[in-house]
Amino acid sequence: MSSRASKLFVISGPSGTGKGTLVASARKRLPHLGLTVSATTRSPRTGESDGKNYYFLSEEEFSHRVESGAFLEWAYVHGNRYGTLISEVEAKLARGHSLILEIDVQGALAVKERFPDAVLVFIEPPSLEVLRERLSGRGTEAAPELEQRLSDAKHELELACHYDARIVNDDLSRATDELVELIGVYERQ
Ligand SMILES: Nc1nc2c(ncn2[C@@H]2O[C@H](COP(=O)(O)OP(=O)(O)O)[C@@H](O)[C@H]2O)c(=O)[nH]1
Ligand SMILES: Nc1ncnc2c1ncn2[C@@H]1O[C@H](COP(=O)(O)OP(=O)(O)O)[C@@H](O)[C@H]1O
Repeated sequence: MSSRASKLFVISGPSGTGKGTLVASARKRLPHLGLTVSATTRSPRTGESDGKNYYFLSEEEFSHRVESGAFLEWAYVHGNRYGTLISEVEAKLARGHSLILEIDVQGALAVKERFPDAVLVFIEPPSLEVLRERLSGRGTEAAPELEQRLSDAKHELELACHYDARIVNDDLSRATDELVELIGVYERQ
């Protein structure tokens, strides 16, 4: 029998650093890991669907949920609002499995305050040049949004010192090994 504790893992990093890709790759090897679906006011990208990638809300709907106390945390990121719903975390933690929250640095610090045992993992790009290539290669943002995300990245990278662990997403398979190993170590503690 494995003795695995359920833990909260918070994954952050600049836009385009590969958080989504890396988390999906790690979850193939750790299928017990849950993933919360956040709410956001940004528009869906091609291929994204409501309730799967995000709960896509209007400004009014988002404000209503803020007022009704539905969020564990929420923040403005790259000019839009994003938030973690308490209902998502509670329902998924109740299953007794570890959970990944892919949220920004403001959200990560708020979660750590509420759950001091949460493990904060920061995903770094190999360089700002590679970050630009990945973000433009993804092709999901128009030029002004892309520049805003790259400019925000510099500030986000300065906050990596607040995290429990940092992983450079250079080679995907190597970075996946590192993330899988790290999750295993914390789950065995
Ligand atoms: N605080 C907070 N940040 C979030 C949440 N959901 C997503 N984010 C962050 O919002 C930022 C933008 O996410 P997204 O628009 O999907 O773009 P991407 O990071 O380029 O894939 C990322 O840093 C996410 O980690 C949330 O629930 N709360
Ligand atoms: N290790 C990697 N090497 C090369 N390209 C990568 C790597 N990780 C992710 N990518 C690519 O970079 C782009 C951004 O990745 P994504 O997971 O969307 O980033 P994020 O979720 O951090 O915004 C995608 O096109 C993805 O395929």
